Amino acid sequence: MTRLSVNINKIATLRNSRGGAVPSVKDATTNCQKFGAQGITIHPRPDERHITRKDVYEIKPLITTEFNIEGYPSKEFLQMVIEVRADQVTLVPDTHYQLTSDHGWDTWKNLGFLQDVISELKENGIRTSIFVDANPSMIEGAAETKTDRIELYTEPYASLYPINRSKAIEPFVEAAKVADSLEIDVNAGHDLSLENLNYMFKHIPNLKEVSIGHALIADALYLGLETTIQKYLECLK
Ligand SMILES: CC(=O)[C@@H](O)[C@H](O)COP(=O)(O)O
Ligand SMILES: NCC(=O)COP(=O)(O)O
Repeated sequence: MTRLSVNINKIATLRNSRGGAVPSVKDATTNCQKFGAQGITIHPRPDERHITRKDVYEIKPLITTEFNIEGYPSKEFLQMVIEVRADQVTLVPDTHYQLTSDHGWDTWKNLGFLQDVISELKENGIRTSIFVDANPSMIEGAAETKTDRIELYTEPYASLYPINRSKAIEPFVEAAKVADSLEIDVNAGHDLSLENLNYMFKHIPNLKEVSIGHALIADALYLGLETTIQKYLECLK
């Protein structure tokens, strides 16, 4: 079974654009789960461009599925995710100023750092995931960190999919096989959509979870959140 974790960053983007509390991130958390989401993902960035630290603490009590928090493992980030007892933490190598996440970790260059972070998170009962490109060597490096999972960065798949879907999926099928051989579970995310999700699901049998935000929230502007979540769940059957 592949779980759908809805990333609600963009609900917070819209809310912050007017400086008030509408749309409510708390209501979105409750309703996404009511409509069938099997997890909630957030990425509290240091500049709080969307999800704020306050959101993180307010969302936690509303989680009835799984809480996946993504971010760069700074001391403040680690303290926060341990305090709120996230179910899963996805480590992302983003700098403060990136428009969005656009690459995975160099797991070999950052091996010692990642090993320490993974060990601290696991000591606190948190499942770990490392954001990586679909590169077998980086997955082998991830295995050395003893992480529970990797998250495959899927923008390269999404951008090539409309041009050549079989070429687009190839590196991800190979990456998932390498992860499986190393007994690491596989998540995926970034730019997944109603257009490309089912093809990925059908070609990666060991795909544990997809986290989807930008396209899903954009779809919901036209279809509504409940219908949209149902449509994404249909792509995972
Ligand atoms: C890690 C990843 O690929 C996305 O979840 C990323 O967190 C999206 O961040 P923005 O919503 O800030 O673009
Ligand atoms: N980890 C990917 C995620 O949470 C959402 O990415 P996107 O769907 O907003 O591109």
